[in-house]
Amino acid sequence: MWRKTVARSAVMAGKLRRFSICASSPSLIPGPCIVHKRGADILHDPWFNKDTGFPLTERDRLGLRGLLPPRVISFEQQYDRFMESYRSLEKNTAGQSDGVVSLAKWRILNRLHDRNETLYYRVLIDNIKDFAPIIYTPTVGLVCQNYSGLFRRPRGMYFSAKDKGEMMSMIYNWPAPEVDMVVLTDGSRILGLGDLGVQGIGIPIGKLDMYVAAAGINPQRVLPIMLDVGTNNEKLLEDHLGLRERRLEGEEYISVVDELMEALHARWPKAIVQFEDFQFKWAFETLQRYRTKYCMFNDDIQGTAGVALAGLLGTVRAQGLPLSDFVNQKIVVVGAGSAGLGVLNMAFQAVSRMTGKTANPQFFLIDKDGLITKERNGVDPSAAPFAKAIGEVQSLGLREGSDLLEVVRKVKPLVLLGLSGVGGIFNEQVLKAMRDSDSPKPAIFAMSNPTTNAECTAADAFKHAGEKIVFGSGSPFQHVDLGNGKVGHVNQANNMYLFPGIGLGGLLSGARIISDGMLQAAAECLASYMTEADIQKGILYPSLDSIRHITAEVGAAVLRAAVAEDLAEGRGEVGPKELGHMSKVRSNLESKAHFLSL
Ligand SMILES: NC(=O)c1ccc[n+]([C@@H]2O[C@H](COP(=O)([O-])OP(=O)(O)OC[C@H]3O[C@@H](n4cnc5c(N)ncnc54)[C@H](O)[C@@H]3O)[C@@H](O)[C@H]2O)c1
Ligand SMILES: O=C(O)C[C@H](O)C(=O)O
Ligand SMILES: [Mg+2]
Repeated sequence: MWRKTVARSAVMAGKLRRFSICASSPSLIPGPCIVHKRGADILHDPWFNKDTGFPLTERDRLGLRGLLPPRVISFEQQYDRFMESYRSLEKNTAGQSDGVVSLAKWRILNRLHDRNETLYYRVLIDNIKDFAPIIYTPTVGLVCQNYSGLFRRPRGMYFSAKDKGEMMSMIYNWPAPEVDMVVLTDGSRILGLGDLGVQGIGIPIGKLDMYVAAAGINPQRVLPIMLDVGTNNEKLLEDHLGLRERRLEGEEYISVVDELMEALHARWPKAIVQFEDFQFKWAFETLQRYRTKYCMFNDDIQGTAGVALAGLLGTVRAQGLPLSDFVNQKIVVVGAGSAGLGVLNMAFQAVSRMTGKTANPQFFLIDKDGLITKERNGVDPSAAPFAKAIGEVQSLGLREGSDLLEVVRKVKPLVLLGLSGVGGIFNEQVLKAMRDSDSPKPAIFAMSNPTTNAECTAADAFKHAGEKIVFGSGSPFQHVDLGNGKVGHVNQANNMYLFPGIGLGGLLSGARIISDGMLQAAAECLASYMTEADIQKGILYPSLDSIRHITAEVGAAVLRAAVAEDLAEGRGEVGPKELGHMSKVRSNLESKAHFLSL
């Protein structure tokens, strides 16, 4: 009889205990979890499998006796064994190319992910600084490029253009009853690598790993989704695991995304959907279409903007200037796509809040055709507000379409920020021109990913633009040895510092939507996180080792903003009233004024 009783599983209890989020933030742990599986089915299920870690009592209870070697290996021993094999892989591959080594590391981590998620997330959380470059940028880019060859087991859900009309029933094929976070891509702009079609699934998987590691989201409640609407990548059209058809366009495309969003909302109305790596033409359109209807955000537009704004404000602080001086700074943004325009949108909003009037700051925008002015024909409506008046640029000796070097030479900006996806575009000449910046401590942000697409390397930036610069890059670089014991600090200016906290705050508040106010709160929280002493050393963002702490702080800031805007509907037993009360207590304790209200 006891066999039939669906007992509360010690497996899950142990597993979930380990995923309670940082001490300072509330837990997302659901009630007791029931394992319906028995025997080999458990061993083949990475959510429940403990490998040789099942104690004898559980082996009896779960029908595992005889299916495992007799010795019980503790979780700690399994952990040590895994780390040992990881370290020996590092030793054995020393001297081989970076790509080969990174892929080998990804494979060993991925095998563990596929087999035993409890152990996988434990090693990931404990070693996030070492493992983030493998499961996230830059290696995840290489993994996506080679996905069809690397494919062993599916992960997440795959919807295709062929599933039209079926999505509402397909969504029930997902085995977990509850989903909190969805990361959705159509694979059309994977990092700076372009259209990778179905192979782009690696990005939602990597982002959700960061949700588990940084925000403590229950790994059984995350769902990576690939919406395969075809690909325009000629090479993939010849052979890959996705549809071998050109991408859907226009109404056909949008109706497929509509259907998927409706299906997701019908089954999990409180889940948050993060749009990721959609090409420009759909990124803004889908954001506008869904942001007031569903609880969703676009990470490339909105997450990136907050991280960049924190970096820009940090740069102002690093000059020893008051934050209010941000409105006077000259900033050149290279790349007028989803990310670049997202950054400018948020920076303009910050200037408007600081000055109390419509902003016309000295921000310059460059795309593949050069400086964007009001004379540009066919400028995209989302870029139009940032096009410079022709008189203004002429007074600097510039014109419509001036090239990057010319703009840097004439503008002498405080900040040069790249979100172009073009590797090496901040070449020696451009970097040397930054030496003539009006500021003695200019900043260079080479934010494009992966490493090969970064606008410049950290070493080149310090070498050509001078040792005093502040430097940030989207993908990690080693700190730069400047000689005489001096080190050029490398910041990882990546949206990973915000999206987990945005999702966490959204979930815990049970917000109906993700509002501008919630995103602003996230950015301000990150911007005010670093101490003056760190900022003076050019350190603008916390170390990755602190990702859980910053994420909890960002999550709390987002939650408070949701409450303040009356968007919080509560979660589980914590209703909107209680949230409001908790938030008031916290706000009274924190007499700190809003960072940007000044
Ligand atoms: N660090 C981060 O957190 C982060 C976040 C989002 C995006 N990104 C990176 O930013 C890059 C761009 O992403 P996106 O979504 O904005 O792409 P996008 O395709 O929407 O935009 C790319 C923009 O770059 C411009 N561009 C292309 N070639 C150029 C050139 N030679 N000179 C100047 N501009 C040029 C294009 O005209 C376009 O405006 C990608 O590499 C992505 O990985 C980084
Ligand atoms: O994925 C990343 O590392 C950041 C960003 O979302 C990107 O598209 O490059
Ligand atoms: Mg992205």
